[in-house]
Amino acid sequence: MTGTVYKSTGSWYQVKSDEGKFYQCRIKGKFRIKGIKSTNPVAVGDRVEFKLEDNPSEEEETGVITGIKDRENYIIRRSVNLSKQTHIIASNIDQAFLLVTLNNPPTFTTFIDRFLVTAEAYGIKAILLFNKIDTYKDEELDEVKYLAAMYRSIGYECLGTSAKTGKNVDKVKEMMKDKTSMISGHSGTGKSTLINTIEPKLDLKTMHISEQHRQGQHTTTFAEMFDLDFGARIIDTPGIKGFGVVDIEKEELGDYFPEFFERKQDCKFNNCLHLDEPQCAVKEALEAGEIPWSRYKSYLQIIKGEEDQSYRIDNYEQE
Ligand SMILES: Nc1nc2c(ncn2[C@@H]2O[C@H](COP(=O)(O)OP(=O)(O)OP(=O)(O)O)[C@@H](O)[C@H]2O)c(=O)[nH]1
Ligand SMILES: [Zn+2]
Repeated sequence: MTGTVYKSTGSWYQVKSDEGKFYQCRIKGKFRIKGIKSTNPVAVGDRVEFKLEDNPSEEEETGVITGIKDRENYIIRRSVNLSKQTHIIASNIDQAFLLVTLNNPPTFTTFIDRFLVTAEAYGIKAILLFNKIDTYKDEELDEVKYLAAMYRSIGYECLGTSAKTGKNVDKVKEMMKDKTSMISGHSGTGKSTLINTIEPKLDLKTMHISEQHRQGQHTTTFAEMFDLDFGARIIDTPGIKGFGVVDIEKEELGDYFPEFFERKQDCKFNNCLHLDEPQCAVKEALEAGEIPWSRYKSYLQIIKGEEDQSYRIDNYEQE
């Protein structure tokens, strides 16, 4: 049978067959995939082949995963104790929404750009949701419009939303239909509120708390996939605000800024890093106002290996 992995808790995998039935499945023996040094051979989102076990005595039908199909993409986390190994958080993700708020909490463009770069590197479509639009005054609305226009000009879809009043939530649902989505953003930007507005019965926050309560404090939280009523799937990655880590070589970083990439062929040197090289098409476009300075600033920050301070911003004022 063929199915999709919805949850993994280490030794058991919850697999939903293409016919729509859930089975608890295991992996037998040494199940390793060539080329990937991962602590978990099977991840949430994986398309797998499995066969049912003969265990008439047991009430629940269980299965054994016999194969895994090629992944369209996957996001990883470095394993804590085994330095060379990685942990695959989830796979086959169609799109990732980033919730952006201007000041409660602040989401800086450097954070947005890092998110977009990572999405490009992983091969995942990224969409920006400017949330809490109901709280903005004219000036802030202008800033949202400016940012949205800028990111749209690069090719990213942007939408102003209010998880609270429901504004444009129907559009978000439309975008999510028949797809597997992730929802990211700083703490307090409204991820849980948005999900609750979309599907009230799926109360992720309470689910996480009860799970923690059951398992105790020091547990690894696992990614999990959920079906939504209107034919969409979301992958919830508790405790992971962004995308996990990805190592990007200096030489390839510019390729993940689409507006840099499209100009790269006009740089004098084909290995141009767009720093101090002469006749750099990216810097020329920057001077001409065709590339926003904020994007170049993010590029410099990443290429110099600087930590993004805005990653640490996890505080916001409660109303
Ligand atoms: N006015 C307004 N408030 C919102 C909106 N979305 C969320 N909030 C409020 O912002 C606060 C944080 O929202 P959450 O949904 O808990 O944010 P979160 O991103 O899930 O936060 P973490 O669980 O910490 O990652 C809550 O008080 C929400 O009621 C919105 O669109 N408009
Ligand atoms: Zn260049």
